[in-house]
Amino acid sequence: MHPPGADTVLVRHGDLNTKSTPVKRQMEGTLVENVEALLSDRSIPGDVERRWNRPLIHTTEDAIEDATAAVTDAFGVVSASPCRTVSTEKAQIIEVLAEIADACYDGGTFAVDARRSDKSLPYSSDDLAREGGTAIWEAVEDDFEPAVDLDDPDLTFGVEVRDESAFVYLETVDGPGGLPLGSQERVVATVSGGIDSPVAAYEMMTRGSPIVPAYVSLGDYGGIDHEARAMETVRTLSQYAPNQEMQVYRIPGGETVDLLVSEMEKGRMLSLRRFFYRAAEVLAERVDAHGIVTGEAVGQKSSQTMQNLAVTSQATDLPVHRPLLTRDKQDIVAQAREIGTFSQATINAGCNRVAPDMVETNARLDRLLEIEPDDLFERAEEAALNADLVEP
Ligand SMILES: Nc1ncnc2c1ncn2[C@@H]1O[C@H](COP(=O)(O)OP(=O)(O)OP(=O)(O)O)[C@@H](O)[C@H]1O
Repeated sequence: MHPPGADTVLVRHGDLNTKSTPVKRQMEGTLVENVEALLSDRSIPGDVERRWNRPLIHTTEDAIEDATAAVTDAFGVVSASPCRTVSTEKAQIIEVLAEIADACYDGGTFAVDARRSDKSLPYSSDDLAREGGTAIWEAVEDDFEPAVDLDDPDLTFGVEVRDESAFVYLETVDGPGGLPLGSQERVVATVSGGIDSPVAAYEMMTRGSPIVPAYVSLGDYGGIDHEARAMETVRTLSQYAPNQEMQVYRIPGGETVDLLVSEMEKGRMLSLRRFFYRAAEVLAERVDAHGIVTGEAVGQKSSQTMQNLAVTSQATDLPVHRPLLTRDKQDIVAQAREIGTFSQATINAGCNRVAPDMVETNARLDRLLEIEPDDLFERAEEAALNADLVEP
């Protein structure tokens, strides 16, 4: 809920504050560009003002909720509040708090959460909270029985006094946190379109790394639905990053999958992963990326035991990043729903159909090398060089 007359979104970031001043300045610039791109992509009117510590979006009251939703999709944003802007004079702030209470308070407990960045102001945060609370109480006591609860209020009146303005708000919407997208190096994200890999790619994006999506087509074991699902999830991810290239590298893997299925039983899935990683490494060189991302989590599948992860990781010299490594499936599913990649993730195709009856859980590299095709890596390298770029 926004206060009447709200026309500004106050944006808060977090991890940027761990940076030196020049790095933080640069990252704030990247954040502002990303927010501008999100607003423009969603046709939301608004000008982004680059302010130290608290970027602002100036918009209209009609667009304020959409602007808040858009900015809380930007990586690096910890939270945002749709605000009414007031002068820093205490009397003005208190008057506006009473006015907002009159319009928005609907019974229940309330609190005032007041902060000020300028310690030279002639009043303290406590003064604002106390006097603001009294004004709110007086504004509503004829119609309600107000009560103050500082620990768990039904409604919080937020006030932040910063530079020449004060911002009054009723809601703080969480963003993904992390760092602005584009502030770190690129990584190749292997996406199957299943539940896990899009969440893993998203997690890397929260740390500022743009992703280069790579999908390995599995021939008859994948099929049109499998590929369509992968494309759909990348399309969803690209909505969080409208100013980044997000075309998918489609790596042909059908013939290799057929070969692995006909020649290998145990260990087949590990060799397939090794094919993925080696292909991803070659692609990474092509696109100047510096790591490979997968949706693997310890023990979630037989190919994801610690021993198996160690063996598959040796297919590449690049680091294999597994942001979901320690996450529970339930938690990953909940996140997939939240970011919008889940609904497209429910068809039965892909690696599940390649899996043999007898799975390997304790792989050893020397034993696997004896049974996997000698030319596995040449195949991966050739496939990566033959990858085509597909609009998701
Ligand atoms: N066809 C594919 N193309 C590209 N990457 C893939 C493909 N299949 C799997 N991967 C990558 O390998 C990882 C492990 O795949 P696997 O199917 O074993 O696990 P998963 O946990 O079910 O992952 P997902 O839910 O993403 O399919 C995936 O998370 C993804 O990063």
